Amino acid sequence: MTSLLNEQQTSFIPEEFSPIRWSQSALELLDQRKLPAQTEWLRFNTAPDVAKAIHDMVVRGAPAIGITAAYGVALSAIEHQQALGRGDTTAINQDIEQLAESRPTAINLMWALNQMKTILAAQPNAQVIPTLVAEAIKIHQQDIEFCHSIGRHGASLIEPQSTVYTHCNAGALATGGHGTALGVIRTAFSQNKIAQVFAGETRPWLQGARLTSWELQQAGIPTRLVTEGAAGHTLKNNEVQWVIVGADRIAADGSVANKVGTYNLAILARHHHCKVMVAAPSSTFDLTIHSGEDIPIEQRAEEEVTQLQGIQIAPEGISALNPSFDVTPPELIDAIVTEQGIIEQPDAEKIRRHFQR
Ligand SMILES: CSC[C@@H](O)[C@@H](O)C(=O)COP(=O)(O)O
Repeated sequence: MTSLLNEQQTSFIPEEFSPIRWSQSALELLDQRKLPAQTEWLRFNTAPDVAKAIHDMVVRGAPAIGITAAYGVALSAIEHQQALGRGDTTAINQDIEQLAESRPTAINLMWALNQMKTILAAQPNAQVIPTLVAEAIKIHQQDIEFCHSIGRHGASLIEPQSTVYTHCNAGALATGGHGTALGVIRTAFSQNKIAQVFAGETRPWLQGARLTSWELQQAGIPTRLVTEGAAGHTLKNNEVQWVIVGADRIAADGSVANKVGTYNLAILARHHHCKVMVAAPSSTFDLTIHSGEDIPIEQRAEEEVTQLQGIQIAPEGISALNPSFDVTPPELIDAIVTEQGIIEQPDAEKIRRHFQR
């Protein structure tokens, strides 16, 4: 089935740590639901299984979801090679739809799917398969490079001996590798600029407690985990110079959708004279959306709030609200850092100019 692929296209396993691997024409994902207790890789051969893995949080984090979806399209083309040979792309387009619906807020997902769709539309025959695989690998490889650039730009804003606070996980696990917010922290740490990181635990999926603490511990970066409720106390009683977070979607006016709780932190940061940095690749910008109000916010199952890792903690029958993201307005953000540079005090005009260069 995959004889069209050359050796370079059958596998891409990045040299540095990545939660995503393309291995012998199949997709492998590190199951992030099991971390840090277990390191288990799952193997995928079909796009619907990949869409389910994205929805179920096997893989999460906006750039990582985009990369995964791109490989999902490559898998779909491989599976439907015969139909593709007849110029029939119906099944692949249905798979793309399903991948697009797996998580609604992270625009990187739609961005990656659009890249793949354009290639498929230009060459709707079996010869497109190697091009699709090569594109997914390119998106993966490029994301790692972009994270290193984001790291360098973001670190240039950080003074030596800084204490920073991060939320959720915008690390290697949430990207192709290295991370966006954690990319900045990793790079700044390598320049001896980071004295201490506070990581918010991030209910209900505990990305801060399970993933960020794990990544930072492995990198040898001094980290203290704090509960969400302790954020105000922590910013009040410690000299924290920067809150550094990632993003799932950034509107044309600089409004940032990111893990729910980011907005709270930005308000607290302003009160405590602490700056807020958002680190994200340009694929996180949705310039078709003019303001944060238009960003779709994913609502997840109530059980994620009423239960803790499968154990009921709230009374049976209680109703819960579970928005997965919130929107921070640009006036609470001091800098947005992309692979292309820094947008200080972001607004629509500065964002427009950033991408015109
Ligand atoms: C580089 S990851 C940026 C964001 O995707 C991240 O901060 C975040 O909110 C992740 O949410 P998640 O629900 O874990 O996918």
